[in-house]
Amino acid sequence: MRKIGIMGGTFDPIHIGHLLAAETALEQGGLDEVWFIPTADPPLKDAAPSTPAEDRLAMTRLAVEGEYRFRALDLEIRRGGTSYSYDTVKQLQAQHPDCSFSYIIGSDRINDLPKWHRIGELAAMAGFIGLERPGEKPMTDSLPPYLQASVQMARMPQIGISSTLIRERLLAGKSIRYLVPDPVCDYIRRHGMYGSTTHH
Ligand SMILES: Nc1ncnc2c1ncn2[C@@H]1O[C@H](COP(=O)(O)OP(=O)(O)OP(=O)(O)O)[C@@H](O)[C@H]1O
Ligand SMILES: O=C(O)c1ccc[n+]([C@@H]2O[C@H](COP(=O)([O-])O)[C@@H](O)[C@H]2O)c1
Repeated sequence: MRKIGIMGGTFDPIHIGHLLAAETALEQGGLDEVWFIPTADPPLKDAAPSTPAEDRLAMTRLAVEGEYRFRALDLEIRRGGTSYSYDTVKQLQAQHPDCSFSYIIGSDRINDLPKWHRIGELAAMAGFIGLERPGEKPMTDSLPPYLQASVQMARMPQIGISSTLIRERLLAGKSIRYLVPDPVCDYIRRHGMYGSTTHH
């Protein structure tokens, strides 16, 4: 069995917090690969992403290029609609019977787990690897026991970066250098995304 980590996210845009979370999960979860899957519509976010899926996918591809254990998949974007992780794992299991899957999630998402679609069935199909985010203490203790058992916490240097912060910095004309990989930074500037200008 190959062990695959699923790094799901809106990735609007992808940043180094996502990449370090994936690297940490790879190392501490003993994974063979991490597959990055940008969502179509994220299930628990208030609004659909304002950035077109093609751009979020393109930036995700740029972020993982050069790391042979990382891949970007367009499966949720192709499926369209609300991107339930249950549907994604079902689809991946059918396509890759030689692989086992773990979901990589930040602590903000761990606290939300009981609200996920068909969470009981999802937890029976895939484990979760959790990463702590600053200011977001994972409350694994308050999860139902079957979920506590399926979340494995990994330790990474905490990174106080979010996609929201990147978007806010761009809108304010501030630098995002070193917060996102250089090719992603170039893509954002080239396409004038998030209100950015072309100068660095
Ligand atoms: N800095 C970080 N450290 C650890 N995990 C993170 C970090 N940023 C995001 N994640 C995790 O990555 C996954 C995808 O996150 P998402 O694409 O929603 O990014 P975000 O930065 O939280 O976005 P936004 O600010 O737009 O809500 C989630 O499981 C989230 O918890
Ligand atoms: O399946 C669900 O109900 C569900 C609820 C919330 C989040 N998720 C997944 O968790 C990942 C991170 O979500 P988000 O909102 O932080 O981008 C992404 O892959 C979502 O599809 C999944």
